[in-house]
Amino acid sequence: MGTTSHPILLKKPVKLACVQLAAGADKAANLVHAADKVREAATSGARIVVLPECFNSPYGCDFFPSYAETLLPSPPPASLSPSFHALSAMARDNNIYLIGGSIPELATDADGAKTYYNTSLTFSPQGALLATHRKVHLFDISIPGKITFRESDVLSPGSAVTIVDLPEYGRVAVAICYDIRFPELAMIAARRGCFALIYPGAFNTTTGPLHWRLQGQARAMDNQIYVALCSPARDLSAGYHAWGHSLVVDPMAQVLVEAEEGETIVSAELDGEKIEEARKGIPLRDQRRFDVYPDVSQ
Ligand SMILES: NC(=O)CCC(=O)C(=O)O
Repeated sequence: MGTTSHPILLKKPVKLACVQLAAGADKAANLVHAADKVREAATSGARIVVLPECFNSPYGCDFFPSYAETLLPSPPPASLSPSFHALSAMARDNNIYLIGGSIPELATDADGAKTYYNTSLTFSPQGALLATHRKVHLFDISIPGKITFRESDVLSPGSAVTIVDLPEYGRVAVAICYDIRFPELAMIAARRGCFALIYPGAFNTTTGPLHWRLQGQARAMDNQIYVALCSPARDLSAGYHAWGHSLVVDPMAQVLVEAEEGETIVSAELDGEKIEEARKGIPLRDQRRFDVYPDVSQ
């Protein structure tokens, strides 16, 4: 089986930073603090900066409605979404692409019925909204004696794979936390030419040690592209204890950098040559047998 030539996925090297943010109950204070940390990441040379899942609130079903913001029509007035405007300013002021973690979103239909989503916004260096991802797979699990969580008690799922074009660099996919457990979504994004899979997330202290890094490495290994996972810092006074351990994995599934549990920024240089090298050495794309498994060929 011969090898085919493939397009360059990452046009030039870029530094990506994950801000493992400490957030409390005060949304306005969280936004100011996030802006400080994003500036710190940008000052260190990062041009793609990632914030965690639910970066401006505590994480938990009880908090989603009270912290939710209205994002549509876009751009929403600042009174309906202070986070939208804060994120846009962070991106513009620092001349970066900002994967704005996620926030709870409120959508109200014409009859006044309310729907909540867990939503990630990505902004350009000019502060323009590039993409919106509503978490597709809701975090509903029950591990007796350890953790029960049911996002679906409050949230509704999104229904789209989100691929964002960052014109200077190439494409990335954005998905949220539990979405990483579904390799189909990652594979579709990789097949559509993404150079990185970016997951704002908030794993917990039960599943985090078992699966967080493993999932990151698995998605990188399967797809031979970069993976970034960005968690909130752990807060033992909160009801939900985030795992932390934000990390970046390379296309050979090596962990380039990994945080501990406290507030910090981790960053890594992404290089398109590394993708090409991994794919040349192990040419999965040319060896795939969709004739044998056509039902996963989308
Ligand atoms: N916020 C989440 O989706 C948590 C996912 C998680 O902890 C897992 O084990 O999966």
